[in-house]
Amino acid sequence: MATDTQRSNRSDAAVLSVEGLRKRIKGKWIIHEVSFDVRPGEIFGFLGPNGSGKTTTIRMLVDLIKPTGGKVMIGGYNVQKQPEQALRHVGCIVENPEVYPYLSGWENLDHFARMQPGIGQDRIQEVVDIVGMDQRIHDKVKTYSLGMRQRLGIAQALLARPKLLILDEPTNGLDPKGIKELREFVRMLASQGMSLFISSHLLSEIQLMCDRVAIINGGRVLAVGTVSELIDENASYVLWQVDRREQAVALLSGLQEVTLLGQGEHGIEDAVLTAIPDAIITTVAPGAIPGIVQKLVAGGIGVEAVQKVSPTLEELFLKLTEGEGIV
Ligand SMILES: Nc1ncnc2c1ncn2[C@@H]1O[C@H](COP(=O)(O)OP(=O)(O)OP(=O)(O)O)[C@@H](O)[C@H]1O
Repeated sequence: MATDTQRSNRSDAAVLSVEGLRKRIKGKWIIHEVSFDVRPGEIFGFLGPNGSGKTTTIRMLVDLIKPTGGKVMIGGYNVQKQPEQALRHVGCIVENPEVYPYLSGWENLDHFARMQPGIGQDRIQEVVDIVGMDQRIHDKVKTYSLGMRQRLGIAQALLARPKLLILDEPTNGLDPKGIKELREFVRMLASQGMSLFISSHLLSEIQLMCDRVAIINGGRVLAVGTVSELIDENASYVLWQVDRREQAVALLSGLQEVTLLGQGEHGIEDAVLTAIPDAIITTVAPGAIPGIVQKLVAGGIGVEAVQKVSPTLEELFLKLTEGEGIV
């Protein structure tokens, strides 16, 4: 258990710290007590289905709308009380970035650079290099693919050297190649010490990209942690292959540390089940497998295979967002 001192040290070190954030719109609570921290150099995924409250939360993070309650701190400044200081080091792309299609990419960047003090042509060239657009930057934006427009948006957000970059659904509309490029690019930015906050409803992509994730649904954060922490915390299934199936089922059903599962009560893929035909599927209390094997053997049952199957993030997400076993 973290002590209060450890907890407060952690949130002091956080680039973005969200505490008890709430929002009521037209008498209806949209966001309930949302809390999480994003640390320096971390890629943080904000995952939830459509309508779960991601965009509303992001809007409060960057002072586009006011929270009904709670607090957002960025770089040690309170976003609601000191927005200018807090948002000085934040780049954010919510929805489609505003660009002028009849200007070139460079002219667009130049236009935005002029609105911010201390950003010269050298910095424009740097961000163009970072997003890998050197070849096309002098072409008109209307000739760009969606992926290139997004990169231009990111280049624009990077102009002021943000410590935190917030991207709302950046993979929307990208093809698999574009998604892979975005992933590599996001990792490269994080390796240089930038923190990234990325919202998405596409889990498999985020699983490959993020150091930690928060899962949000119905305006509530249901879980926060590394992908492996979340998967470990949530019971794995165990598949048992034995020589005397009926006796084994009878024995297992009498054990407190075991829950037998029937068809449709687990999310195990058919491919896994085919690998162990006639498997008995259970959940098992942590650390209980060796003792159970001994009991089976003592009962005269031969254990041919025991396989632990952990949920993927996708399965975990479905389990959490369907309201079973909120952690
Ligand atoms: N101005 C508003 N008035 C009424 N309801 C709103 C308003 N803004 C958001 N909502 C509702 O709040 C909920 C969360 O919306 P939000 O846009 O934050 O979700 P999201 O997770 O970003 O989803 P999506 O990926 O579909 O944009 C939705 O049910 C939405 O209908």
